[in-house]
Amino acid sequence: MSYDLDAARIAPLSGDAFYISDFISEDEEALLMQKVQSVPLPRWTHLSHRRLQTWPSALTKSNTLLSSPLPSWLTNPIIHRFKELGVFANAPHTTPNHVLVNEYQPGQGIMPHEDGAAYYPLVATVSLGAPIVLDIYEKDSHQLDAGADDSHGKPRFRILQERRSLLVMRGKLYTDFLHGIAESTRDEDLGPHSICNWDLLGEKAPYEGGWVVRETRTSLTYRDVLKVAKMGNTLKFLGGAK
Ligand SMILES: O=C(O)CCC(=O)C(=O)O
Ligand SMILES: [Fe+2]
Repeated sequence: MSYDLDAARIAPLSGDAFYISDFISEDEEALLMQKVQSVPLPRWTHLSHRRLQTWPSALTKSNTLLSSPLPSWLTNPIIHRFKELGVFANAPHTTPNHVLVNEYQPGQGIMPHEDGAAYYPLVATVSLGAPIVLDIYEKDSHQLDAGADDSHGKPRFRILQERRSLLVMRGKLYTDFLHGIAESTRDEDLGPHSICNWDLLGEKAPYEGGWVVRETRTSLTYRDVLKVAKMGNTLKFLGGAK
């Protein structure tokens, strides 16, 4: 990874996570939010605790992406900036080919999970609209601590993602840990003792009281899907031409 990204290392996460505040400008954020909101309603998948857009399309059952360009609003300026920083330089396609857009209302979240083997083990997340805390759990301790009531153990790390920031997670953090977002209306117990990227925050003042109220937060999560079928092969997938 390039020098600039090295300066953004989240030290306690030993080279597997990077955080850059102010990765996009306020104007860029506003434009992205407008684009997210202006897609036709059927583009959204409604889940019980968030809603989601999948670009350019959902993977097939065999975790294959049917090759298709990402829309330009997801490419420019974000993927151009990834290239400057070398974010996906070591990924097989050297650039992301898939983006999930997640929207969380206050009280919504995502259960601890791993993103899995369909992707090269690197995810780059741009946050829009409001801050949120991402909790990181060790896989094993999570299993040990999880009770029959489906509760989760204490997070091993907590990352505060400001609006307009970039978070990159890769390597062991991707493969050996789970990540999730609490279904909460406030993020609490904030401070240098609990937030592992505290020193890298663009602005600490809003969190120095120790908590922040949730507002609607949108994430753009960029990944490289390993298996890609070129359009020439698409008919085979659809059960058409031999
Ligand atoms: O919204 C986020 O930052 C996390 C989303 C996530 O974990 C996922 O889409 O797999
Ligand atoms: Fe995830």
